Amino acid sequence: MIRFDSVTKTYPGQSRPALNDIGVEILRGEFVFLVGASGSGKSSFLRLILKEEKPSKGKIHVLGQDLGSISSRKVPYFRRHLGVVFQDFRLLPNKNVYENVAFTLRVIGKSRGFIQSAVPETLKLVGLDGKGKRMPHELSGGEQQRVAIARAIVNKPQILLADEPTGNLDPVTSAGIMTLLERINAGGTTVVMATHEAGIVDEMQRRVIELSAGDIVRDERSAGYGAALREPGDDETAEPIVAAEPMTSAAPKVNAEVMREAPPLYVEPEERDEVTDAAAAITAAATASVPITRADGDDADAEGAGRTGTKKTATAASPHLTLAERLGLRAPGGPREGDDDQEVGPTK
Ligand SMILES: Nc1ncnc2c1ncn2[C@@H]1O[C@H](COP(=O)(O)OP(=O)(O)OP(=O)(O)O)[C@@H](O)[C@H]1O
Repeated sequence: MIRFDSVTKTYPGQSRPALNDIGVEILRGEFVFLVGASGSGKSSFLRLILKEEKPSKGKIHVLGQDLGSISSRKVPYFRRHLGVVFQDFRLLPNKNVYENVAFTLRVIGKSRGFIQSAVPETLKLVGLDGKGKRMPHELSGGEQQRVAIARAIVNKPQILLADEPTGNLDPVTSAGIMTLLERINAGGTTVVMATHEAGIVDEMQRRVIELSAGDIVRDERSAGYGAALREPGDDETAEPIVAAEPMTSAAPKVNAEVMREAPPLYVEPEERDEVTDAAAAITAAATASVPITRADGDDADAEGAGRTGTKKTATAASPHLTLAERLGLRAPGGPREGDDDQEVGPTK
């Protein structure tokens, strides 16, 4: 799905390469964390996949295509298969939520009918049902990131690239975003996420590719953040994202067994679709169920805690449920007809 063959990237005017003779393959459906110190090459890695940058040496294949052979004219078509999410959301400030998500579809010439069904469905999937008319500044940080994710997945990309998607969010809101990315991945979309969040990586135990000064120094199937990357005293900090209860209560630990058991979430929605209704409800519940106490003692919902720099503490943990239970994936009556159809990230 994504293959780097001896890829070196040296930016103009730099003596040291940002990526140095990288060879790696990411398979369809994987969830991969890219970790490494600041400047180790994570964003460069993602930009190369997007063909925003060209390798100085080596070859990159994405979705079976040699990126070196895609002409500039065809790059926008290639990018339709990729969704991208950034740390700073990058929403259009003068457009409402609906228009932010519809915008790309309009640009690529999707029909009005397609847009009118795809946008509300996607907003529902990310837990923003009914918020289409809000302007970005009227949303919490977590909600803004959900809009950005909706925009990234509305055209059903096969690959979702996320560069520090939780970097501006507090731990509980981050957990809600990770639950959403997990579900998108469970629907078949390959996810590659660059992050500094040790807690998230430790909690999710997915494939970890660690970069150090442009070299891959670790590539493990199911791993944590890595001792070498932790700042001194990290383990003792007051608000570690994985510190068991807050992270666990907002986004239950997802292990391979749970993921295997979970049927694809992104079935084609119907007018009243139990699975998508449950998904939207649980998306909200994944964060909102954890009461947050503001420094001044008021309760606030978890999404409201998403604004950068807001100091909040998660309290009471909800009873432990499996991910499948929390996502409403164990619908009465077993698997639904059509569950093989994935709305996001076709793997066919
Ligand atoms: N456009 C550019 N021009 C010149 N040098 C660049 C450019 N972009 C990145 N670099 C350099 O390439 C190296 C890798 O940067 P990159 O942004 O890929 O690292 P990163 O791991 O994503 O860092 P961070 O975690 O801080 O985002 C750094 O030394 C950086 O200064």
